[in-house]
Amino acid sequence: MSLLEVTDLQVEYASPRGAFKAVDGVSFSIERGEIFGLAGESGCGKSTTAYGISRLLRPPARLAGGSIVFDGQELTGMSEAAFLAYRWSRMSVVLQSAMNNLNPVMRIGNQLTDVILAHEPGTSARDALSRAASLLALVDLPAGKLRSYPHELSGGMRQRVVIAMALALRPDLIIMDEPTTALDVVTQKGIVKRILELKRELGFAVLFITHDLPLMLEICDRIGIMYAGKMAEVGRSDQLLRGARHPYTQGLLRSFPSLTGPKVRISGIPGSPPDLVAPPAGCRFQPRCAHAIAACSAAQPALRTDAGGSVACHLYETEEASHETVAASRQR
Ligand SMILES: Nc1ncnc2c1ncn2[C@@H]1O[C@H](COP(=O)(O)OP(=O)(O)OP(=O)(O)O)[C@@H](O)[C@H]1O
Repeated sequence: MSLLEVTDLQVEYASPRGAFKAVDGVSFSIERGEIFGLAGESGCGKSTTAYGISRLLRPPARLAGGSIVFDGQELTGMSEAAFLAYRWSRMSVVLQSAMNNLNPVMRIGNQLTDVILAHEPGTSARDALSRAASLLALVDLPAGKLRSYPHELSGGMRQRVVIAMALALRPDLIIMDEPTTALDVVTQKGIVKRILELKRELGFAVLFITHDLPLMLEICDRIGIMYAGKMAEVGRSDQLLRGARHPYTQGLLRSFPSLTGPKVRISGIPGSPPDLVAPPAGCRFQPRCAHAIAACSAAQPALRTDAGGSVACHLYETEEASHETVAASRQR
């Protein structure tokens, strides 16, 4: 059994132009100790998926369907009170803006001990403080920072505090949505390196969202590629690097320069994602796809799984077609 099994997740936003599904039938799973990435252009529904899983959706968003099973337990029908037992202790969240959400008038130490005491009320104040100091050490911050207020720390330090907080109750899954994006490149690298070391030490799984596809390919075990609210492809990072199958994934990969490979022209993907209030018929990527065939505007492709991963593309609906298209994509 996977740690997290998301099946046919649907999240709808109300808008003046009508309701639309920002996440429309998304399915994937995360294994224990795995780093699973979600990638795709801005607005494809990555954050909405993360918010749906961690129950952070607020109006105008609403969970419109699907199932989220965490460690064998269905979360969607669970009461808010019951879910509180999961938040922080089983599943925690680090958002891009989290470092700005620390309470500005509370010392870092008190904010960390609050998390511990709220979930483990039997803990003495002294033990909680000593655990808070160990948590800061995990993210390479000295215990002296327990007495600091958030404004006395740099952005990178504050984001480390947020990561320490997310680790406080040793969750099985940490959802990280652009955890380092607001920071400079050197600080980003340091924090990502520490997250990877901690993951190896503590064994938690990560749902990782970033726009930095090269970083994602480097650190994630598997990646789900989303397009216009749907899952286009899911595969192991090495499989996607060697031979991504969905034309959208291929386009995304061509949109980033390689630091080590030969010089190639960065071509990107012509056009832009569709209006989700009135998406195109059939495959949502079809208007931008250079390989579209008649079936693509007729019906939405289902996400099919085989040894190479999962792909939702009519080009791969027969065994034969899949071999031909993979071969063609490798030659390009
Ligand atoms: N509060 C909101 N109200 C209405 N629509 C929203 C809201 N938040 C997001 N959306 C819409 O939902 C869709 C998915 O947005 P989401 O933020 O999940 O995408 P994303 O892939 O995480 O994008 P980014 O990479 O820019 O963070 C987009 O069309 C977005 O405009």
